[in-house]
Amino acid sequence: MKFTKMQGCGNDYVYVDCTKKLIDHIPETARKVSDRHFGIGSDGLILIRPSDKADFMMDMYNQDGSRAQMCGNGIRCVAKYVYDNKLTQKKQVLIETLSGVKELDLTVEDDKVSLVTVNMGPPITKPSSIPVVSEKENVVNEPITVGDAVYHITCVSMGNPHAIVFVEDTNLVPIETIGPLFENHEIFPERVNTEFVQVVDRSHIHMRVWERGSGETLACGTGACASVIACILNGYTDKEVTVTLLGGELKIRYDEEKNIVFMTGPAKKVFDGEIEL
Ligand SMILES: N[C@H](CCC[C@H](N)C(=O)O)C(=O)O
Repeated sequence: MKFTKMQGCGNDYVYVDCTKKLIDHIPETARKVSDRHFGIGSDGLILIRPSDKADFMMDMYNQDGSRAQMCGNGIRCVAKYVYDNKLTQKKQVLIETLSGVKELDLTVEDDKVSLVTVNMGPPITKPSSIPVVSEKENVVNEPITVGDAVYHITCVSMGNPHAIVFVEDTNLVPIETIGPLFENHEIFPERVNTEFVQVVDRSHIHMRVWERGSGETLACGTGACASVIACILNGYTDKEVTVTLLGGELKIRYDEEKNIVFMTGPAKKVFDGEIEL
């Protein structure tokens, strides 16, 4: 199978052009190629497929083979892939996902995409739509017992579920221990991506993430958007925020009037390859 390895802020995936032919055994293939010792090594697998609703469709699978509705770092790389490989000449590309069609604006330098702005759509805070089990109208700064401690979470969906926890210092989070406990907590019927956020000032946060189905990654685009919405809901930041992640930086802007989140960030190709499956 031919593939292209790409990354957005260090959140790396194996990309396969399925515009002409779909691969089979997809979840098993995602697990195989993602393995950092026996496979290619990645946070998951992203298939670029045809769409009758948009220019292309992004079909995204986590490292454990689970399918996700949306991937912010991934969709920027999909846009770079289709433009750089001349599958489109458009600099405004529509990409279908399991959480709707997203509109992307491409910045091109020397005929290659370097930066992408994504209209990520509206943030969702209704518990049943996230989903999270709660009697409340929305989950903002609510207590939850995880392991032997009580944390306060704010839940936001960007098409996929996120729980945001505010911390003093992201470097001190025992993420390998508590990440899986949040991910598999009973109040999240579809599991959850958990972001740990340190507010630097009203326009800058640090974020680490334990991703559903992939563990700690160096960045999470949907998580960065969800984190900024959580900051706004808790009154910690303004509406334009730089998110510093382990793997790089994302610019997030919440347009309150349109109720839309915009994410701007890099997309990079690492290498092309071929693997015997
Ligand atoms: N693990 C996520 C999908 C990948 C999201 C992330 N890599 C991003 O950039 O948004 C989920 O299961 O919802």
